[in-house]
Amino acid sequence: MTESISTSSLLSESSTPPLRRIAIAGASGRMGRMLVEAVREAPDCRLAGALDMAGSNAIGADAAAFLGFTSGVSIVADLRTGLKDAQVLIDFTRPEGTLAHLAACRELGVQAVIGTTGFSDAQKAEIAEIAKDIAIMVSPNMSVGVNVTFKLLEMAAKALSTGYDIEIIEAHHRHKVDAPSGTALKMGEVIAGALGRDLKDCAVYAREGITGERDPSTIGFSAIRGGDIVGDHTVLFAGTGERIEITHKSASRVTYAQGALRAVRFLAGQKAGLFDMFDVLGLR
Ligand SMILES: NC(=O)C1=CN([C@@H]2O[C@H](COP(=O)(O)OP(=O)(O)OC[C@H]3O[C@@H](n4cnc5c(N)ncnc54)[C@H](OP(=O)(O)O)[C@@H]3O)[C@@H](O)[C@H]2O)C=CC1
Ligand SMILES: O=C(O)C1=N[C@H](C(=O)O)C[C@H](O)C1
Repeated sequence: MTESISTSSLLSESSTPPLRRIAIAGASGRMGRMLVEAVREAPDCRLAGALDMAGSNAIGADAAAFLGFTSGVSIVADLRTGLKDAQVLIDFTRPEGTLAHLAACRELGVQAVIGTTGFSDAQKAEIAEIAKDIAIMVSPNMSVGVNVTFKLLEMAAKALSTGYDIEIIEAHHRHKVDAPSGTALKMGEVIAGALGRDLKDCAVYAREGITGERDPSTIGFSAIRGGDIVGDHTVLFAGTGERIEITHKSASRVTYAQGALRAVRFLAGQKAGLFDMFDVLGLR
């Protein structure tokens, strides 16, 4: 009898995923709000903190007020207050904000899932340094579809390595502040890597005036900004007599938020280190 009770209690404990206490930076932003909603709906996650910039109208408001709910978590500007109850921070803000948040995460032993784009090389090196002390997952795009697209591009670039001009075209909403998108740059890195090139040496980010003929070794980028486009990316392999286009289109930010929660669950087993969505999705 005793044995059977303890067995069933062990079973129910092991089948319940551990609760993850999550803080969200940029809580009133487009992704921040999407994440507040996703955390609210995930049975294994709990909102444990919400951050925004000092001076933001959102400071002091309940993080879920925009949904018509009360979460009991107020949006604060003070990093220590916002992180004190959290195991992991999800950050979709701006590079300078993310770096400040990561410094606090390192101090407090809080893990981080970073979706922010637009980091400089120096800022990326800083993140790698911090990841020696805490577990960090950083990815310019957390949708499963985009990460599978990276893999397709690797294969396509290898198979189309000569005779095809490569152009990356992305389109985003009018509020986006960085260009090309982090995803487009990552696509360029994946393709350049597959071709044995360094993107720094072969990227062409703008064309105007008398540009001369296209250099076949280059990878061109074009960025469109307008309206409420969530995020479209096309890689064009233009040959003679044919062209191949690999396109991903996001119709909702939900996929990014769900990807971020997958990353949160993945990090639960990690002590320190720098990871990306290939690690989270088992695509490496
Ligand atoms: N990896 C991925 O899958 C995705 C990445 N992104 C990236 O996420 C980032 C945010 O995108 P989005 O939500 O659309 O942007 P928003 O502008 O809607 O939200 C950004 C949030 O961060 C806050 N913020 C701005 N600057 C700072 C700072 N220096 N320190 C702290 N907080 C700051 C803003 O506050 P305030 O409003 O007061 O300025 C706002 O709450 C971008 O870099 C974007 O490219 C977006 C979607 C998917
Ligand atoms: O700013 C956005 O919106 C997006 N940013 C990311 C990027 O820069 O690649 C991801 C997605 O495209 C949406």
